[in-house]
Amino acid sequence: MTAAHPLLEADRVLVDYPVKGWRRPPFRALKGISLTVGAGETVGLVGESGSGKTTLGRAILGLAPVTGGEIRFEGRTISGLGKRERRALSKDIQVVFQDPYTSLNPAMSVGDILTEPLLVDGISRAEAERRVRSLLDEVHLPADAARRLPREFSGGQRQRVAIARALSRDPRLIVCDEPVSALDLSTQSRVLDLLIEIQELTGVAYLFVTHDLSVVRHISHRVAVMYRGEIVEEGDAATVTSEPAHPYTRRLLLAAPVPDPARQAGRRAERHRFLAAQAAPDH
Ligand SMILES: Nc1ncnc2c1ncn2[C@@H]1O[C@H](COP(=O)(O)OP(=O)(O)OP(=O)(O)O)[C@@H](O)[C@H]1O
Repeated sequence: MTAAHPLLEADRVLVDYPVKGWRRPPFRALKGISLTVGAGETVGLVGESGSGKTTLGRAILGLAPVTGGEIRFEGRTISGLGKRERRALSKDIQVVFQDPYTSLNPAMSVGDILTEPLLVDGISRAEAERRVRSLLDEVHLPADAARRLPREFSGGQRQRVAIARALSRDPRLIVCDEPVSALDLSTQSRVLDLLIEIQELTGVAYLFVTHDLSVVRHISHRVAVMYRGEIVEEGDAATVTSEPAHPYTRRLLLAAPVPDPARQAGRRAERHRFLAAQAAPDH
């Protein structure tokens, strides 16, 4: 059975930021965005700086003011939730930020960083420690990483810790906000491959925010292109990134490096098979 609702639906979402100054009108950062993310799917959100990508991610996380339209998760409206309901939702919707240097508490060991959300859920310490070992294994970090502090790791390793933390409560959706932009190119592709591997294992969905079309092409099933607070083009990742319809997407594409097409085609075919399997009838 295909799910009755997409995992996530943004429905004509408006976000207005207040502007300081007497009688100055608010700044409309999102101008009626509609977008869906299915279970197990990766939707790349691409656009230049200031187009509103982060604002949409933040609106989904309840961190930006949704002033019109609504956001639904599994059919339930989640824009405008109170603090307590939002906290409960954080089990299902997690985030990985751009900067692995500031997103982890420098005073806490990696083990504590990963254990904390589990203890909040009421899981016993022994069970949480078992879960931490399996999370470290999932992100290909050694078990002794649990005893070390974030500063003892490279940028790529820290981002693996941030991914493990996001995964710790088995979320259905992770908002990835430029998670590889601070990393060098070879580390970027290893972290992207890790995210793909995790999705294949767990069926988690990603809303993947980036300004980089080559990154989005590597990881996404579908791509939405944002320009000045609107989605100007949306479709299958292969089509949008190789035959863009909108002049703005063509401009973005011209600025992106060309990847290995054979590898990309293989990856895409593999991922579409996975999605088709996800949509197969339940028993
Ligand atoms: N808290 C805020 N208050 C007022 N304006 C904001 C706020 N956050 C973002 N904006 C404005 O909203 C617009 C969209 O910003 P946003 O950060 O969502 O864009 P982006 O596409 O993610 O850009 P970047 O890639 O640089 O992060 C920009 O014009 C920005 O200046």
